[in-house]
Amino acid sequence: MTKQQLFAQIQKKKSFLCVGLDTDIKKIPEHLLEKEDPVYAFNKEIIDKTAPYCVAYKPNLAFYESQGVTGWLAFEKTVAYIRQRYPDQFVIADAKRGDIGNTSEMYARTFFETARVDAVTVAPYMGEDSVTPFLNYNGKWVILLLLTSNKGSLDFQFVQDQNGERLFEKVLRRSQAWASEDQMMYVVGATQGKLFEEVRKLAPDHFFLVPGVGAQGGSLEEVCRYGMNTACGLLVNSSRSIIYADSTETFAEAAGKEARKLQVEMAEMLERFL
Ligand SMILES: O=c1ccn([C@@H]2O[C@H](COP(=O)(O)O)[C@@H](O)[C@H]2O)c(=O)[nH]1
Repeated sequence: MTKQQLFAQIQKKKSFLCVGLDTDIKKIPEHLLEKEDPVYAFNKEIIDKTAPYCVAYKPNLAFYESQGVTGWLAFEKTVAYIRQRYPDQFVIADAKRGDIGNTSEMYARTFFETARVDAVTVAPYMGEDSVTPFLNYNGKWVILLLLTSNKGSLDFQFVQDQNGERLFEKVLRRSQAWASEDQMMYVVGATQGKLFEEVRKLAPDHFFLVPGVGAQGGSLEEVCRYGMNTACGLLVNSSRSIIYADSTETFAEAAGKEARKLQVEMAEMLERFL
């Protein structure tokens, strides 16, 4: 999917919501545990009820890989289900990969050829040759971890060099030479608030994947005020607050309602800030 196609979906749906499929077998409603693949059964219902209100899905690989082969199959089936039923949705594998070149090539093959997602999250710590193998796929995206939403983001991401340049600024400046804004996005946590203004100045045209709205308490208004650009430039993720809105048989309806609430807020933000 191109940047223009993604923006077209955002305009059509008046939404830049990404639903996070962080499906924990221990948290899914009991009645689904009788199914052959409970995680997949849960995801399908969540997807059917939230698809009208979002433009992207983000399965986080930790939740699938923790279940071994069964979990990986649930992940692949979930991606295939979205592809088949909702082909306009942007699918992100939140895998946070990156390694020496030949290993990154295998990661890229895993996510872009085997699982056929649109984008994969990549850690920049190992540098350019750990990222470029993911960029050899036309129409596929790298989403580089830049300013994360957690407390630990303070440990390294703000460390300054002798010229006062902070690590996240260095990552942003250097990585923009590796790919254009048609192939690279950045993770910027919603909890970073006003810093969006600075990051947006340094990357005016890139999309940001923004986790941290919902369970982590980030402000959607602040993200939009400081982070939106003329093509929206934001994919805001929420996982737990949507998929675990209710733990009974009506879980999917409740997820749909939460997604709809966020979509309504997003429509208002697009009116105000686009
Ligand atoms: O900086 C980051 C990078 C990734 N994440 C991931 O996003 C979701 C957030 O889930 P919530 O339940 O909405 O808090 C989850 O998969 C994280 O691993 C992040 O939160 N922050």
